[in-house]
Amino acid sequence: MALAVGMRVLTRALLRPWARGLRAAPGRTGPAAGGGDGVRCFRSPRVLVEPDPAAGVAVVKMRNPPVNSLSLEFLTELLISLEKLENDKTFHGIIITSDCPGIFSAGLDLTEMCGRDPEHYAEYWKAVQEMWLRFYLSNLVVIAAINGISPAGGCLLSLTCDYRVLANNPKYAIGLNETLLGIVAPFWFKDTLVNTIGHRSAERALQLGLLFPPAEALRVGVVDQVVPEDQVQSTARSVMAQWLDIPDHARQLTKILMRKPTADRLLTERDADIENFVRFICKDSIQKSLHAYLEKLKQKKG
Ligand SMILES: CCCCCCCC/C=C\C/C=C/C(=O)SCCNC(=O)CCNC(=O)[C@H](O)C(C)(C)COP(=O)(O)OP(=O)(O)OC[C@H]1O[C@@H](n2cnc3c(N)ncnc32)[C@H](O)[C@@H]1OP(=O)(O)O
Repeated sequence: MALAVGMRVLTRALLRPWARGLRAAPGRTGPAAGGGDGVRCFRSPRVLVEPDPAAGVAVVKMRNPPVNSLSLEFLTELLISLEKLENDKTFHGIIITSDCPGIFSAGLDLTEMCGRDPEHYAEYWKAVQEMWLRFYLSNLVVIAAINGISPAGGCLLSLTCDYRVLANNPKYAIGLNETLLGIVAPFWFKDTLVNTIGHRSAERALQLGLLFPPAEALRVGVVDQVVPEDQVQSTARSVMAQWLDIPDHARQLTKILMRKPTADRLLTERDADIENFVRFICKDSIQKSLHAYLEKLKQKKG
C-alpha cells in the first residue's frame, strides 16, 4: 500500500514538468461530447473515438481523408482527443488506427509547409512537436494498429506508441523517408527511430530514406508484429490486454524513465528547433522542391 502511494507521488512528480510544458496546445477547439452510459464519447470531424469502458480502452480512428495527412487542424483534434482520454480515469490504453482505407497516415501535411508565411510554419511546427511530446509521454498504453502506408510523419506517430502492429500487405510500407524529399528528419524524429531500432539500422534507414515493407519492418524492429490485415485490430486488443495487466504506476514510471532523456532534449531546445525549422522551410530551394513534390503527387492521378 505504502509502496503504491509512494509510486503515485513519484510518478506525479516526474510527470508534472511535462504536464506544465504541454498544456498550451495550439489552436484548441471544443470537441462535442456525448454518451449516456457515464463514459464520455469524444467526437470531432477528423477523429473518431470508440470507447470500450469495460476494457478501459478506447480506439482512436484517424479520419482525415484522403490520406490522413497531419494538418494543423487534424493534429489539434488528435491532441484534444488524447487529453480527454488521459483525463478520464476510465481509460488506461488507446489503440490508434486509421479510418482511411490503405493509408495509416501520409505524414506531415505538405500544404502546411509550402507557400505559407513564417508565422504559420512556426505554429505548425509547434503543433507537430506537441503531437510527438504528448503521444511519446502519454501515461496511457498507446498501441498503433497500422492498417496502411505510413511514411515520414506517419511513421513518427507510430514510433511514439508503446507497441506497433502492422497489417501484412506489401503496399503498406513504413519509415522515415524524408531524405527522398530532400529534407532532413529533425533530431527528435531521428532519436525516436534510434530508440526503436538502434543506431546502425537507424542511420542506414534515415540516410537512404527507407520505407520498409512489412517483413523488413518486422526484421529491423520498426514494428513489433506483422499480422494478416483482418487481424490487426484484434491483435492490438490482445496485446493491449497484456500491457494493461502490468500495474499502471510501475509501467508509467518505467515508460517515463526510458523516454525522459529523449523528450528532455526537445523540451530544452524547443524554440531553437522551431527557428531552425522555419529558417529551413523558408529557403527557396526547399520551397521549390516541396512544391514540385506536391505537383508530382497531384499529376500522378491524371
Ligand atoms: C538543418 C535541420 C533543420 C530541420 C528542418 C526539418 C525539416 C524537415 C521537416 C519535416 C519532416 C517531414 C515529415 C513528413 O511527414 S513530410 C510528408 C511525407 N509524406 C509523403 O511523402 C507521402 C506523400 N504521399 C504519398 O506518397 C501518397 O499520397 C500516398 C502513398 C500516401 C497515398 O497515395 P494515393 O492513395 O495514390 O493518394 P494520392 O497520392 O493521389 O494523394 C491523394 C491526395 O492527397 C494529397 N497528399 C498526399 N500526401 C500528402 C501530404 N503528406 N500532405 C498533403 N497532401 C498530401 C495528394 O496531393 C492528393 O491531393 P489531390 O490531388 O489534391 O487530391
